[in-house]
Amino acid sequence: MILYNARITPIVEETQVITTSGRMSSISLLITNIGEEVWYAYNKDHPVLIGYHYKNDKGAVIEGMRTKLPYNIAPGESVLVKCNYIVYSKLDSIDMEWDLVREGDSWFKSYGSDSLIIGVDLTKDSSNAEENGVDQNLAIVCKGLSKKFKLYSQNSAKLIELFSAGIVKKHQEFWALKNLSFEVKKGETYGIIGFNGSGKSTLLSILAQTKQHTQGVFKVNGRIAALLELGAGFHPELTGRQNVIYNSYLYSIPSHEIEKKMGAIQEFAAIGDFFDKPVKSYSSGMYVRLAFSLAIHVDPDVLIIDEALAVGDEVFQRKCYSKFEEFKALGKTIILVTHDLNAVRALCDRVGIIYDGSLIFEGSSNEVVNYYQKMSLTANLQVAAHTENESKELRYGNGKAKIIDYELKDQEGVSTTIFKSGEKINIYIKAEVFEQISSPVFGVIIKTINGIEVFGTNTKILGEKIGTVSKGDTIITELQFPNYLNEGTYFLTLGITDQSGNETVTIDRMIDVSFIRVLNDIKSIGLVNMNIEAGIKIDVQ
Ligand SMILES: Nc1ncnc2c1ncn2[C@@H]1O[C@H](COP(=O)(O)OP(=O)(O)OP(=O)(O)O)[C@@H](O)[C@H]1O
Repeated sequence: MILYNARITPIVEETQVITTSGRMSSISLLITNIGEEVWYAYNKDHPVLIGYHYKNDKGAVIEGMRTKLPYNIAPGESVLVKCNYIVYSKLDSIDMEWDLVREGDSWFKSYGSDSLIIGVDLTKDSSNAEENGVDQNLAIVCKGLSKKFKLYSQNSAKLIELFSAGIVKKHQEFWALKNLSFEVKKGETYGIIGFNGSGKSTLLSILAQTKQHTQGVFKVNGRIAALLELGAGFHPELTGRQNVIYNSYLYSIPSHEIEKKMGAIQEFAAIGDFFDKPVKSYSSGMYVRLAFSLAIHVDPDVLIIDEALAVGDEVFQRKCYSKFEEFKALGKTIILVTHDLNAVRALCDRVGIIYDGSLIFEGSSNEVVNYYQKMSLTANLQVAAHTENESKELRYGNGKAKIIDYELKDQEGVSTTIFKSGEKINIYIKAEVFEQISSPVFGVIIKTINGIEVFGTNTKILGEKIGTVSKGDTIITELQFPNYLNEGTYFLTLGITDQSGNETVTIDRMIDVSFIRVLNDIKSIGLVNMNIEAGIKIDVQ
């Protein structure tokens, strides 16, 4: 028996009995390299395989399967291997042994202390949603899903923990997902949006079973194909073609079947000769082409896409989007994580926002994207205020008066920050006076995201004289103007100035206090909506 200094841990930690009915789906194993030297899970000369076999009640081996590990792992590192081979058996239960062998060594020689035995009970079907009371119309059900990561300050801390068999704790806990519950109906395209680091990819990895959740339950009805982070699932040394075969094991597709689809996979990926070159030589775009092509050709019921399309060129993106439409028409379920809110609006039936590991808002794509845009701009403002405060004030003035309230309203007087091009914008400003001012001027400035002033006006320009105000007075001003801005996002600055002398003195100025989102039915280019009726004369001679 060859010892590879590696430890196999089943992801099913509580119990080692897995129930299924004829179909053994997705047993995940965590292989940890506990050796002092780098242990090559895959190496050109000595590829190390992980495999299983199962035996009948008389102990005879009925079937075995082996596959190469896709990664090299260093001491203390772990690699998660998901095996979802289909097991057909007339037996009520089988014992499966998992072990590590080196190619060339006898399969059966490798029984020994590194093997892990998992009892598989074939009498019940844990993947049968109906028996578990899961609505068959649902593609995905998540209840109270949470994920905890262990954070180590150094690699050695991880090793110390491993060697102490859990007695010494050297990590900090970090909950990347917190009690997440949601459902996706079959045939729905469900978008997941959220700020960087909010937990989107973690959630998708759990659904695709490449990461293990810590708490809660989830169920995916049907075969999943997932395009997760770039690099996942492909071995860099293997060619595109070999990686397709390698991945077919993970999708439970016999290699002869994937061979039949090889031509179609190659054609859709359209990466030319690179299909037969190691994927380590691929550009990120080529990588995504291959990964997407593979994912759609394994006939998934649920397709999970994590931001991956952003790396493809526009022609390929278009091809993928039309594939999405085809998938939707076939009644398949798509889960899409992206920062491209236009794609979310265009493709998704429903959308959820993940914020700091929790699902905070869910609804129709328009409703959720609008909410998210407000949320992200507000968050940006808060971040800006925080960083600005450290260097310079985001608000300044001589303090003789202060703006105590403000509101943006549409032409019907409804409070909003979203305006249509051509409609009127109303800005309400309320200020309290702390010292006498002879002639205060109230003004607004609208800027683009990168700070270009697009428009500004004030009570003086508009011919309104406020007159002298005294301590304790409250001044309310409403400025109204038509909105000729083009579609986009703008920032609003409010101010009170004293322009009675030669110089303009700032009394109170609140920079980028709110955003204005402008929508425009008629598209045009640039910052301004000229509101023209185009007259076009074309004469081709
Ligand atoms: N293996 C890990 N160990 C420790 N922390 C992790 C690990 N993987 C992810 N995290 C943390 O979990 C949180 C969620 O990460 P995740 O990648 O799911 O976010 P995301 O919403 O997909 O972000 P982005 O939009 O930037 O892709 C982050 O704080 C991240 O640092």
